[in-house]
Amino acid sequence: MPASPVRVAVTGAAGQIGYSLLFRIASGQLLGPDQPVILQLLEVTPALGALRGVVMELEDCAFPLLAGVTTSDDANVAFGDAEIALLVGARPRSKGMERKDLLEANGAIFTVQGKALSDNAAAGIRVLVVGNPANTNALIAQQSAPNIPAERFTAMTRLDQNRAKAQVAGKVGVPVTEVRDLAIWGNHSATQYPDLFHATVGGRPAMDVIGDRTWMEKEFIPTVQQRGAAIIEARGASSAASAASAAIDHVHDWVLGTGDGGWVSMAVPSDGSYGVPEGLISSFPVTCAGGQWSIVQGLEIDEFSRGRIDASAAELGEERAAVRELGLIG
Ligand SMILES: NC(=O)c1ccc[n+]([C@@H]2O[C@H](COP(=O)([O-])OP(=O)(O)OC[C@H]3O[C@@H](n4cnc5c(N)ncnc54)[C@H](O)[C@@H]3O)[C@@H](O)[C@H]2O)c1
Ligand SMILES: O=C(O)C[C@H](O)C(=O)O
Repeated sequence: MPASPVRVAVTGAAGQIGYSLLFRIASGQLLGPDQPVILQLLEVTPALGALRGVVMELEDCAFPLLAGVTTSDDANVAFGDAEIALLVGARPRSKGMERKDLLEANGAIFTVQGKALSDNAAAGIRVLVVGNPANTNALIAQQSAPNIPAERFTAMTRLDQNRAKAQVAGKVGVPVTEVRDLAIWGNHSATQYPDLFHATVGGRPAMDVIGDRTWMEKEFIPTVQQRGAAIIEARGASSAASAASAAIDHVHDWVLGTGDGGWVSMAVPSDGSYGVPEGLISSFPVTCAGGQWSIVQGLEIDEFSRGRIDASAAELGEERAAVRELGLIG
């Protein structure tokens, strides 16, 4: 018997990321080739016309797994019985803006959507926040959703992980599949720390294979930290297809498990692991099984890594204080 469809809510569905994401969800890349889905799309009222066009295109793909599509400008409707919510809708930063500038502009969206999820989503709801500043927006939504377990709110750093893997694979000339256990720590921002000390390339310690600490410090880390800005500079718009691809990876692995694929990076509520203050939604290396994530424990953190993890956690603490000041969380 075919599985019953899973309701997947997507906000900002008529935006750039939405335009890549929806087609990949509907084709089975999010939840696997045997799982039908119903897309529940949320947009602001003025974008509903454009969203109608996207829905027409979804219909025109005749995806066998797409069991239905709904659209709404009301979060209470769009999140009804949803089991997965991808919170993409938010204003992207433009040239010269830092993510912090978006806190006030986008934060308010996530109080409303957190409450709407809490009131309307299915009991098993899992939430990925993509809209920036993603970590702190996830915190705002979580704090506005008293009926949803805190650990169901996550933010996306998988794009950073994928970028970091590609940089390493390019540097040493191996396929990306050879690069494993590459963790992103902290905030999805310029303070994030892509950690090569625990990564492997072809089963060997990545730093031994790379053999170039200066490259790691002076090129690799800044390139990954600044990749979003570099894409905005080059494209005149923020990353979209790669962001959608990372969102697919994040939810796929969370729901279906990481198996023997090694660690992945997810921003999840800290339990105090590795000295990251409890409650901050910070990126860690995690593994997933049975629909649950767990932070990889017992890693040795040297002084270099310690300083970078602490700096990114400090930035997340400042963002939390700022949204508290704005009255967006208690
Ligand atoms: N975490 C990451 O790695 C990552 C990567 C890339 C982009 N982003 C972020 O994702 C967000 C979306 O990017 P984009 O390029 O798709 O932007 P976009 O401007 O093309 O699309 C955003 C869409 O969200 C809609 N929207 C705005 N407020 C909304 C609300 N309250 N409810 C529902 N929809 C709403 C807009 O109408 C628009 O269609 C931005 O915040 C961007 O910075 C995050
Ligand atoms: O950097 C941005 O503002 C967009 C996005 O978060 C990215 O990393 O590409």
